[in-house]
Amino acid sequence: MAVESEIRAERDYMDACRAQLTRMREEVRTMLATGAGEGEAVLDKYFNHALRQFRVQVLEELSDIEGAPLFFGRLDCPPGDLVYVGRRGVRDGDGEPMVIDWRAPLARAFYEASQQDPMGVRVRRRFGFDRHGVLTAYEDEPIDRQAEPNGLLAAEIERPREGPMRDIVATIQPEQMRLVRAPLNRTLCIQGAPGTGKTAVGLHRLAYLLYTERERLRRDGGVAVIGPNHSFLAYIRNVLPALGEVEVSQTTIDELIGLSVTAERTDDPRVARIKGDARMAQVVRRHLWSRIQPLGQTVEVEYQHRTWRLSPEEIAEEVDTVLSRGADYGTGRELLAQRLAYLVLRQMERAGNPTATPHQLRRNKAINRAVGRIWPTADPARLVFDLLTDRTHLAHAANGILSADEQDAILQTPRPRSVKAMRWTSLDLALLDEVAALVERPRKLGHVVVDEAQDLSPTQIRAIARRMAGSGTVLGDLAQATSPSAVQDWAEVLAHLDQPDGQIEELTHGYRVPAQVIDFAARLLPHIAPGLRGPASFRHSDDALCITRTMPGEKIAATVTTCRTALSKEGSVGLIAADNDIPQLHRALAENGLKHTVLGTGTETEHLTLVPVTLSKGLEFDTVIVFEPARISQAEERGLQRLYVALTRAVSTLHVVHADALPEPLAQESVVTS
Ligand SMILES: Nc1ncnc2c1ncn2[C@@H]1O[C@H](COP(=O)(O)OP(=O)(O)OP(=O)(O)O)[C@@H](O)[C@H]1O
Repeated sequence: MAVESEIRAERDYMDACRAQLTRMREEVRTMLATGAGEGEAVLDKYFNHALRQFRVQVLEELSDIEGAPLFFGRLDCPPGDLVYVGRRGVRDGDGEPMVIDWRAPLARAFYEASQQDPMGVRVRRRFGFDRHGVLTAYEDEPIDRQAEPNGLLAAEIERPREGPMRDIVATIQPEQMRLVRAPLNRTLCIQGAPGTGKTAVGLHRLAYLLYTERERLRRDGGVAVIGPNHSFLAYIRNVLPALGEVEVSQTTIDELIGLSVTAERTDDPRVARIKGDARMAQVVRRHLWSRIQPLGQTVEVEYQHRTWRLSPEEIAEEVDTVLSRGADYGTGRELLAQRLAYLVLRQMERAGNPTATPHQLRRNKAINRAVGRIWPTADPARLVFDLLTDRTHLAHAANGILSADEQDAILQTPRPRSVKAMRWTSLDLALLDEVAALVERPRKLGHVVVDEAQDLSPTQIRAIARRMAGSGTVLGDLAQATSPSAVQDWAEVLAHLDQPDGQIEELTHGYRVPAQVIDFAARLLPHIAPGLRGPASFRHSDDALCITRTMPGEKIAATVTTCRTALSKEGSVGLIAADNDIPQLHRALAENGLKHTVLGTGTETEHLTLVPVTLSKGLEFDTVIVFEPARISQAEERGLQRLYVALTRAVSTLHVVHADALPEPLAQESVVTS
């Protein structure tokens, strides 16, 4: 049959492309092994090193990702050109393109050609694949006609979910592609309801920017993705490598800024609101600079049996000069030491006896001792420790900035015995970073993608801003903000990022959650984010939502049964519960022989994952079972927001199991109960 022979021909072409990719890889490998193209002279060694590094990276980029087809689309462009579009470019032995990279200018037509603007395309072909990546179908779309609903897109969206996140290059939608391809020089804040593809867009945007602006981004310090926790980072870790991008650092905010300390506890909500507030930056700054003290005595510098004297007035004048320059704390300190050395040198010159060099005097003990007392070295941990645990220090630094009540709230009592004994919070780390950056500017990044940014405090956003050499892509959903110290809106985020030209965009179509489930979860929106609406869902099915009310003594058994039933079907299963309920559910699942992974405790290998609700952000499972919504909503100040996150993780089905009454907005009228 024509279709079958066509599919066979396309598979053959795929095989030919794979063979060429293997050849390309082998060529680079051989060049690496033989050092082809490398010079021999010593002077060439930096060039050789750079060339080798480059080749190693190309080799990684050319690696074949198992199960990821080399192309997913084809453009039929008259008079007779066929252009295949894939995850990376493949060339034949003569250097002719066999597949073009989805980010290449020519590939734009694959996403954008329409009846109104055919862009030289006659037919767009999309390919379908089985779960092993074997080409099994295609769908042709003549561009000169009104677009029909896209069956392969629907199939991709409906696909039962399993394992980590995958790339969406084959089916990126126009509203998403516009953001992926937005120019590098402008920061984007992308608001979007759950499942609208924010994470997907952020990652694909990074891959796109690396393709179009790789050298500039590298020169500016590279790129990074910042996510909320390691479970989330593990979930997205395969997307960029599958797109050939292996050089992207993926990190949490704590890792990005947490010098030598880690966060071991969380602040209570009132404390968090104050500590995360941008006013704390002023408090920290004042605390640091207040350490600069006049010396009040003459400094005697001995050099080769003679003594040179610097009066307190002369020294004070030098301190004022340095302060007026507005240098960093650390630079200022060095500058002061140099200026004191010059003062001595000038005295020597006046005495006609300049026996020392500026460098020698700079290292003089008396000068160093004096600088140490006037302008002490700053250890960020020590400084923030003093600020948060010593009432006098805090009062001095926060006077006129924080009220007495606010100072009381953040003062840590009893005072830990030492800096080492201090148990830091994430928000403390941002304060440490504030100090560290005043001493020495941190390393910059060419572009950052910040996911789940709705939870960041102003101080954390400032920490990111300090590392941005250029622009960023900020993703989030204000309705999912669970952190008490979080910013209020995207305009505030742009202000703290110091990106006044940044643009706020919105994604409105949902690709994850079925309409029935999103409608149920959206009942919470008037209570948690009155200005926001749920997405228009692409997914519809009548039995996507199931609510089971049980007697209190039966809810665990009912949950186990629901898990067992869900496991008999295709796709991943996530059982989401309040963090405090995880141990009892873990025991119950184990006692009933249901193999599962507890999220956050190791590698996720089982079909069933038991998810502490505080780790559920950004994740998705084919079937989600939410255990006792009321216990989730009551566990924290923004418990309803947390519940909204939990209810919007499902791709096919959401089961709610409860014995306690549902939180009021969900209880309004019964939905589907069993
Ligand atoms: N154009 C698309 N084609 C196919 N699948 C898509 C598309 N856009 C998004 N998806 C899929 O929809 C799901 C949700 O995407 P993603 O996680 O990026 O959403 P999100 O807006 O970040 O959600 P959340 O707010 O819950 O973190 C993912 O499985 C993603 O692969």
